[in-house]
Amino acid sequence: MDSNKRLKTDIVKGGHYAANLDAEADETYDEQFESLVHGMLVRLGEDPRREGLTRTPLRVAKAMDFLTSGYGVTAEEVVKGALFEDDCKEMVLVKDIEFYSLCEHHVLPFFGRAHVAYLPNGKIIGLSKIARIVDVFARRLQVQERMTNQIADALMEIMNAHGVAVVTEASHFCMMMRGVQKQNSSTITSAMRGTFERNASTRAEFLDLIRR
Ligand SMILES: Nc1nc2c(ncn2[C@@H]2O[C@H](COP(=O)(O)OP(=O)(O)OP(=O)(O)O)[C@@H](O)[C@H]2O)c(=O)[nH]1
Ligand SMILES: [Zn+2]
Repeated sequence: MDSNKRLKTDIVKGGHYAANLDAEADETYDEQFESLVHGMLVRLGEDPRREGLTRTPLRVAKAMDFLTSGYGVTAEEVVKGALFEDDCKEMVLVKDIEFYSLCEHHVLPFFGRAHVAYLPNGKIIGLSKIARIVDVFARRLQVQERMTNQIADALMEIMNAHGVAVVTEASHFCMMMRGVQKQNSSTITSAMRGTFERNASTRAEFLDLIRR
């Protein structure tokens, strides 16, 4: 559907898609999705015709499209051409990249920060592209471990880097709002590739930098 494509394109560009879509608020966005949300509202005992809920199926369809927009794009596509030849040999680290994802078990948010480092091998990458790669994999139904690994593998492949290190720290709503109901736990997962995997002092330098 055209509106779907436009939404995904705007999201990929980090654009303010909401303004665009609000102009179309009275139109159907995704009939099938909206009908599922309508059914869910009925199942919850709600009246989908009451004022506050009439546009809710439309809003949920749009929100879910945004939150899963990572399916519509690859890491290579968001990097585009932002790779630059450079003989820098030292570690490049972008830390505290906030992300929001959805756990695949309960479709509830998990969110936190990602720290991503690489050891260049003849080229460097536009720094914002590292954050965009994080979003490509966060905006899907995920488990934190897989998301962390996917970010590391994508960067390793795109850059042919000597090494990549990714650490993510997250809180999971499915452990907070429901289930075990633990409000203060956080989960840390890591993925070490190349030199970061082989060399303890390189790994230690990375871990020290992200702790500061
Ligand atoms: N490893 C991993 N587990 C996750 C992640 N997100 C949610 N989970 C867990 O997925 C598990 C699903 O377990 P189930 O026993 O099938 O589901 P459940 O009955 O809803 O489990 P509870 O959350 O313990 O109530 C839970 O232990 C969640 O905490 C994640 O990113 N990584
Ligand atoms: Zn969950």
